[in-house]
Amino acid sequence: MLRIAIPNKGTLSGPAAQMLREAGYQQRGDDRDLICRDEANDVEFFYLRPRDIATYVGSGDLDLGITGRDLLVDSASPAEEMLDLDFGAATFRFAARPETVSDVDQIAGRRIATAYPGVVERYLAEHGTTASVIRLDGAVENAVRLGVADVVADVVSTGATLRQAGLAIIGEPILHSSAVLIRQGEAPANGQVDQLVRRLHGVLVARRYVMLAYDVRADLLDQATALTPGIESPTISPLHREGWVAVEALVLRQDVHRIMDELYDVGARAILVTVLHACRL
Ligand SMILES: Nc1ncnc2c1ncn2[C@@H]1O[C@H](COP(=O)(O)OP(=O)(O)OP(=O)(O)O)[C@@H](O)[C@H]1O
Ligand SMILES: O=P(O)(O)OC[C@H]1O[C@H](OP(=O)(O)OP(=O)(O)O)[C@H](O)[C@@H]1O
Ligand SMILES: [Mg+2]
Repeated sequence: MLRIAIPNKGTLSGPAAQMLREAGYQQRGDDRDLICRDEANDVEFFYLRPRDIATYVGSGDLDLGITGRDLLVDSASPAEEMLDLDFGAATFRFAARPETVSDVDQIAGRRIATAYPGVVERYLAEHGTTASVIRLDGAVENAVRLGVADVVADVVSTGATLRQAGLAIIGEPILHSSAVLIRQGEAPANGQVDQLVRRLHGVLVARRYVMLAYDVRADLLDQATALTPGIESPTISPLHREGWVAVEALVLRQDVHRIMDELYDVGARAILVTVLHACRL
């Protein structure tokens, strides 16, 4: 039975369970359950703190896990990223009072408060800088106000928490994070793992793409399909109406309205968009 770690609480918990449901896996019925056995798929899900997931997977005690890239880096566990799951996006950044520290060059020798000491130590080592890292559990933005630190290093999503604490971002993001599927570094090939990755990839494609269908005169087909090349190739079917064809192709959801406008200008008609529920490419 495949054993998979997923977040029991926090930002990543709901979207991770939702993605697995869309991929056809059973999820817990109650938010307090810590285990869910999906007999039909021969998978057991363990609900764990996202911060601990890389540890369980890196040690080989669990086969796979879903966690944040920043938490994976912070753990320094021998687990590796297999697939970016495209949710839980956040940047990891330095911030400080603008009148004290306003540039990354001024970080050397300062006190940096963070709940992610591994990420900060890695940054310092890569930049040949030394500073004193103060590990806190959370709400690190308060550390500057309370005199415990000069700089904070934390997850930034909207930036509202930093602004409220009178802190300004310093420099470029230390890390771009999002939810990722992880496995142990030297894990051998496994058909069940491959199947899960294919299913999750199918969910990502179904979320990113829509199916576009339209009718167009055969002599305009090349112009139209240049706008909708599809992933492999567009499907072309004859229409009963002489000289016309029907086209079907996947297009990126974010581009669909622009493509519909351009197809209309080329002469395509009956342009329809269909949402995908699942797919295997
Ligand atoms: N707005 C956000 N705040 C915190 N973490 C976020 C946010 N957006 C994405 N994440 C990601 O979620 C993961 C942290 O999840 P975790 O459950 O530890 O913290 P949390 O969502 O803040 O919950 P908690 O209430 O326990 O602090 C990290 O990978 C982080 O990058
Ligand atoms: O940029 P924002 O949209 O404001 O979000 C980022 C903030 O949210 C998280 O804090 P959380 O509420 O999880 O508290 P914590 O620090 O105790 O984890 C994170 O640690 C930042 O403080
Ligand atoms: Mg938090």
